[in-house]
Amino acid sequence: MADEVPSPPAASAATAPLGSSVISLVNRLQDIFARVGSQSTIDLPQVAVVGSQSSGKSSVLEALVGRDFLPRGNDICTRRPLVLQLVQTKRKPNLDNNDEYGEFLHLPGRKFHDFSEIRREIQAETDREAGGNKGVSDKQIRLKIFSPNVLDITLVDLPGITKVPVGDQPSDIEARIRTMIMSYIKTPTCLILAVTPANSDLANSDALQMAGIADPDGNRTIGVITKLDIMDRGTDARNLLLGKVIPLRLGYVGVVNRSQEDIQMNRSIKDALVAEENFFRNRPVYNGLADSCGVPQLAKKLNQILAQHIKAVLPGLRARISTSLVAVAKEHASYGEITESKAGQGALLLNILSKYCEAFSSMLEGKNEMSTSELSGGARIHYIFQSIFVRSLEEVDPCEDLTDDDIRTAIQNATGPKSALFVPEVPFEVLVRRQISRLLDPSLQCARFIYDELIKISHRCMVTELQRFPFLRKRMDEVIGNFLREGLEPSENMIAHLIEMEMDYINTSHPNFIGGSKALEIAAQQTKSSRVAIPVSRQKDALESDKGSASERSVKSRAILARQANGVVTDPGVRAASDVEKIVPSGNLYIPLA
Ligand SMILES: Nc1nc2c(ncn2[C@@H]2O[C@H](COP(=O)(O)OP(=O)(O)OP(=O)(O)O)[C@@H](O)[C@H]2O)c(=O)[nH]1
Repeated sequence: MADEVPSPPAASAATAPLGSSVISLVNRLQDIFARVGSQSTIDLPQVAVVGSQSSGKSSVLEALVGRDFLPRGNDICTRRPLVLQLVQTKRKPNLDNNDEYGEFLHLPGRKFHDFSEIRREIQAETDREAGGNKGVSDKQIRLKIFSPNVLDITLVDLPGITKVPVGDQPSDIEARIRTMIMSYIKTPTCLILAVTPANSDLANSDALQMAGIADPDGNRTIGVITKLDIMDRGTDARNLLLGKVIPLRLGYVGVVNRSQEDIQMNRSIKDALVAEENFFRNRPVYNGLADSCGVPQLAKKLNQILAQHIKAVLPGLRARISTSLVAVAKEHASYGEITESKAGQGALLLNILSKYCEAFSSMLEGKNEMSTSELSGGARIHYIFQSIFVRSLEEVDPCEDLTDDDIRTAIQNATGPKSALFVPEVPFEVLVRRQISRLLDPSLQCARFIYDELIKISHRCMVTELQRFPFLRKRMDEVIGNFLREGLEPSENMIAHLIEMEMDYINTSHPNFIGGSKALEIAAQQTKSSRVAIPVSRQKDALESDKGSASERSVKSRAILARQANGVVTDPGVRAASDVEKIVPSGNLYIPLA
């Protein structure tokens, strides 16, 4: 190796022009997919750095970039995946710090020239998502580093595999981190940088174990051995680097990063690279392993393998992008014309709104209903009125909580010290009013069912153009929801008023009041034929078995009242029908039995 101070890795690595062009092509694709959010549909080539906690992953990444910018330490540091895109810029004659800067996807347009500020932003953004107490999240942070000293590579720094939960970490932290790592390295387009510290047993390496599962053929796994400088005295990593312990098709690279003490003493990466070079030069055991030693070699190897890898996956990638392009173009065409002018946009909006109104009315009127498996739209509203509402009214028992004793007591209270000869109106109205008020709840419930159904119709109301404008769709849902909600309140008031009106004036002159009760006819017939009145309880039973409309039931209630009242003023057991006819006033309170 040369004696002079080594440049940061990229500068010393010879990049093949073709390799560089395919990598920058993929970088451009990464940018586009990150912006349109379709990363999940097409997997682009990238390098994921995996390993157990504190194995030195972030240190390797920093050394590759040649700058201090990642949170590092003996504790858990990487708590969210960091997608790091290195972009090689043209070297200017008078190089100054302005040539190197970072940009976060979540802070577009803001250039970070101070790399310690980048570290602070990574920490802050990690805390924002994963909390400040060692929590871990799988939401990515995307960072681009522009520098003339880097190679075009996309690297993903992943949280280290940890066994024992600390801080806010859940009890299954190991399984979660493994799943997160696996989601990156399982894709065939991902190169795996499996980082293992030299001071631990390679056979126990979490990184190699996971890489073995994701890439059993070893076609895309590069082994990285860190911490060569702190191996046990008398041991070395020669056999590890030669692949004699665990063979790897793409081989191993050994590196010496800065120790925690170096970091605390602000030792620069440049100095660390010099120290690394000296380390390998001064240890004869690593002679002849120039290709497998040092960060610059790792950068070169990575770049070459990535370029080859991209060339291998490019044809398949091209086919996938073409297929997606056709599908997207088709979807785009289905949205109709793109209008730039304000007037054109207004017309388009009006068109969408009127189509929406038409679709809503069609659903209500049943023109759109194609489903044969379930009722929907207007048919469902009809069903709510005709079946659900009517049934709930029928379930209202007119005689519920109305015992013979209640009736007698009400009549006696109304007549005071006198015996009641005729059925007084006041207790009748009090009792009937109470029963009528029972109709309020099912009626209000019906209104709410109809409201829910209208909301459902508004959600199902599909206008193709609306798919293109998700914000408009959301806003329309809000406006329609508010509109329907505003309509529900007066409807409920109106229902309450109608019930109150029914309670306020008991219309005994209504034709339904005197007709329609089968039970009354039965009662009349029985009393006539036997000349013997029916005991109160039997009359009530007959009425209860006679299911009819609400008004019929109201008639029944009044009939029961009248007859029970009769039971009070005469002999409670049996009574002649002629007596009944005599005491019942016609046309006002009770039924002419004849
Ligand atoms: N002596 C020495 N120390 C190293 C080496 N590589 C890393 N370290 C130290 O090991 C500690 C952990 O390094 P990191 O780079 O933060 O490890 P990591 O794998 O990214 O850690 P997490 O992201 O928390 O999983 C730091 O204190 C580094 O200074 C090395 O080659 N030699």
